Amino acid sequence: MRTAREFNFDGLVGPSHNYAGLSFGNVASFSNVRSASNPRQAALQGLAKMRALAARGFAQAVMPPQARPNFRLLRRIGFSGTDADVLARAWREAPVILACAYSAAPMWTANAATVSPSSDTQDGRVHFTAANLNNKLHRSEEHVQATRTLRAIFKDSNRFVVHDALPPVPAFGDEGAANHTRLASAHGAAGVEFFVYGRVEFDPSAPCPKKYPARQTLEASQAVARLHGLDPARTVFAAQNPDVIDQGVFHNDVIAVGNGNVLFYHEQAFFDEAATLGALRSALGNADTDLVPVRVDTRQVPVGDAVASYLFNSQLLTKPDGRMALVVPHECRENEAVSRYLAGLVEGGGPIDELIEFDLRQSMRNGGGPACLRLRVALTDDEARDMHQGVIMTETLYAQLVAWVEKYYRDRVEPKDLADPQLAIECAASLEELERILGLPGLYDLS
Ligand SMILES: NCCC[C@H](NC(=O)CCC(=O)O)C(=O)O
Repeated sequence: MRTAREFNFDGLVGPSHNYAGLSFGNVASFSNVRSASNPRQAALQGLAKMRALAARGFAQAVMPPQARPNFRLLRRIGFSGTDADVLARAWREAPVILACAYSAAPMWTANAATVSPSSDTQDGRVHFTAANLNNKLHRSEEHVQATRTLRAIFKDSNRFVVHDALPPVPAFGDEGAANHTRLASAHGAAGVEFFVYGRVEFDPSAPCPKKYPARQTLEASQAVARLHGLDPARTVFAAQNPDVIDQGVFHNDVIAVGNGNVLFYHEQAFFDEAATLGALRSALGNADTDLVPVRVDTRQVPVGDAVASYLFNSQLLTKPDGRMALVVPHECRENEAVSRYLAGLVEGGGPIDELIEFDLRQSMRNGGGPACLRLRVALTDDEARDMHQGVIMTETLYAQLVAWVEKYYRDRVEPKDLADPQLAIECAASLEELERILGLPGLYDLS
C-alpha cells in the first residue's frame, strides 16, 4: 500500500455571496430568502476553517470561486447590450434569474466533482468528474469553470484525469461528492466507493421523494463509476431514504459521512439500512477491512435536528494517532439533542474522540456546512507534488487571501444590490488579482 494524504479543497466564498432562496428542497436556502448577506464575513469564516485545519497538520487547499455574474447565461437567454444594460434589464424582467447568475454556490465544493483516488481506479490515475448539478439553474453551469479549475490544478495527465460533466438531463442528475463516500483502511489503500442516489430515472418502481426533488440519480452514479474505472467488487450503490429527502436532506452528506472504515450515519439515512450495511461490509471485505458503523438513532437525534444542526455535514478527519476528529458547525452546540449526543460520542470510547467547531453561519444560512465546503482528494506524495502548489493553504496564502477579501468584498449584499453594475465590476477585479495570488494565470475566461 502506498501512503496518501487526504487534501481538503475548500471553496473560497466569492464576493457575490447572497441569499436568493434558489434551492427548493434545501430548508435553509428557503428560510433565509432575500435576507442580507455578508460576503466578507462568509469568506473570512471559510478561510478561518482552512487555516485552523492546516495549522493542525491536515492537508488543506483552496478552490477558487467562479466569475459572477454569469453573463454567458444572461446573454444566452436574450439579455443584450453592454454589461450594464444586461444587468439592468435582467433586474427588471427576471430578478430571480439575475440572482442565479450571481450565485456564489460554487463555494460548496463537495458538489464540484466526484473524486476517485488512484488506488481505486483501473488506470492508476486520480479521476475527477465535474458534477452537472442540473437540478438547479443557479448551479447548472458551475461544471464549466469547475472542469477548467480542476484541469488547471491537476494538469499532469499521467497522474490525473478530469472528465467532463455528464449530459445535463434529469436522467443523469449528478451532485458530485455530496452523494459519494469512500471507505478504506487508509487513504492510500484500495477502498470502497459508496454512491447514494435519490431516484432512478428508468425504474418507476424505485423509491423516490414526494415533496422535494431527488437531485442524484442511480444512472449518474453508475456512469461516474464507469468513467473512473472502479472495481465493481468495491463499489456500492444505495438508495437514499426518500422520506428524509422530503424532510430537507437534499444531499446524502446532510445525513451521513464516512472516513477510513467508519460510517457515521443516521438510522433513517438509507432506504434499506440492513441491505446497505451488508453491501458495504462485503465490499469492504474485498478491500481487506471491516466496516465500523457509528449509528445515530431517531430517539437520540430526530431527523429535523440533524437537518437544523448539520450534525452529519461534518468533516471526519483522521488524526496522526489514528483517532478521528469531527469538524462541526456552531449550530451543533446550539441544538440541545445534538450537543448532548456529541458530548456522549466523544466520551464513548469509539473512533471519534474530538470535536472541532467552527462558525460558518454565513454558509449555513444557505444550507452549506463544513462538509459541503470541501472536496476531498486523497493523493500520494508524488501526486501531491505534481499538482499546482499555489492552492495549498499556508500561513502566507491565508494572509494574502484575507487581505484580498478585505480589499474587494462588501460586508452587505441585499437583493437590490444585484442591480448595481459596480458589484459586477468589483467581482471581476477581484478575480484578476486572485489569479495572480494563486499563480493560475488564465484560470478565468474574463474576456
Ligand atoms: N452542499 C450544500 C449546497 C447548498 C446549496 N445552496 C444553495 O445553492 C442556496 C443558494 C441560494 O438560495 O441563494 C444547494 O442547495 O445546492
